[in-house]
Amino acid sequence: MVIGMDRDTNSNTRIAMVNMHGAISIVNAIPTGKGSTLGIGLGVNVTVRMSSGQGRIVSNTGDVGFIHNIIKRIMPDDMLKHKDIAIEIRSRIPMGYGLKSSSAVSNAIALACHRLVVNDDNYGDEDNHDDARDWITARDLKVIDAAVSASIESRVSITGAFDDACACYFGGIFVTDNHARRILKHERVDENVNVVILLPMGIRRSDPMRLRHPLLVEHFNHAVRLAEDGRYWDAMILNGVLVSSLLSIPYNLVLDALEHGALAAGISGNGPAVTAITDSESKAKDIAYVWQNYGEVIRSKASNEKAVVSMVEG
Ligand SMILES: Nc1ncnc2c1ncn2[C@@H]1O[C@H](COP(=O)(O)OP(=O)(O)OP(=O)(O)O)[C@@H](O)[C@H]1O
Ligand SMILES: O=C(O)C1=C[C@@H](O)[C@@H](O)[C@H](O)C1
Repeated sequence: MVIGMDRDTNSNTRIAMVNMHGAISIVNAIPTGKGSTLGIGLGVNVTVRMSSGQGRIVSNTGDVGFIHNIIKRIMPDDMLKHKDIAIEIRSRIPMGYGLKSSSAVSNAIALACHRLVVNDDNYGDEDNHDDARDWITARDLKVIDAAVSASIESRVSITGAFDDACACYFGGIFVTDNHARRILKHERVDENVNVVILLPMGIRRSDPMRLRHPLLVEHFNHAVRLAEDGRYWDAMILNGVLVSSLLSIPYNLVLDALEHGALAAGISGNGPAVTAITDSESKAKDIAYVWQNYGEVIRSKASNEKAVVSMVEG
């Protein structure tokens, strides 16, 4: 429920809705500034309603400071002060597990607000071409930039997590330089790839700055090079060994998946989610079966789907 604002009684109300997918890590960017990610099917749906008002921003969930920070980067001040904004977030991505929930939500809020600000019926027409999924427009990057800058300023991320934001927004596989906000590589992924995710019970998140241990930075650099060479699964395995040792996430969980035939397995983001990749439905089932002893298991697929924004009738 949206608290504090009437719904749709105002004929000036305009509503934008966004579907944005989530992602998992191939290589964590915190140690080196460069990261790699893979888009998955699990996603979020965000609705933003804009009506005449006095600059109030309300949301059914989440941190209003962070949300406000995103919106102010998209909406000009003189527009915002005459509007009320109500945000409704519905997410299938578990929060606080390293599964890019914050990137998916912040991208989605930024995109919905941008759609409302631009107010152009032809908005996003370039996405309707056959090869549109491979298109990355200046508009897309502007939206991502707002979400990434807000996430640094609000201390939701350390590097801005541009790698996470790109995979959520565009789908497919990315290798990025987060500090330069530069895409180093983008490739479509085979959508038959199964992604198995474990949310392990009883494991707390450690300080992600531990990932910057000087003795292991060169090994993270090597993982980035593997990803840049297209050896994504090797990169993911190496990242998993490094992240699990630095953040004290039991490696036996990762090993279980590899022993049951995963092409790759590792830790997503700053954990504690453990992820496994396989091209076989039956191996995905085997991995899910062993992992259910350790916590909740979620099954998904790799995704190349770009975010979609649409205007909704009030
Ligand atoms: N579903 C959500 N609804 C509202 N706000 C969210 C949601 N998910 C994330 N956020 C915002 O992002 C912040 C960080 O979320 P979280 O720790 O889940 O990040 P994450 O994306 O899972 O982590 P990682 O960056 O390691 O992948 C939250 O404190 C909240 O402000
Ligand atoms: O806070 C950050 O900058 C990051 C957090 C994790 O999601 C990482 O996976 C990502 O590469 C960078």
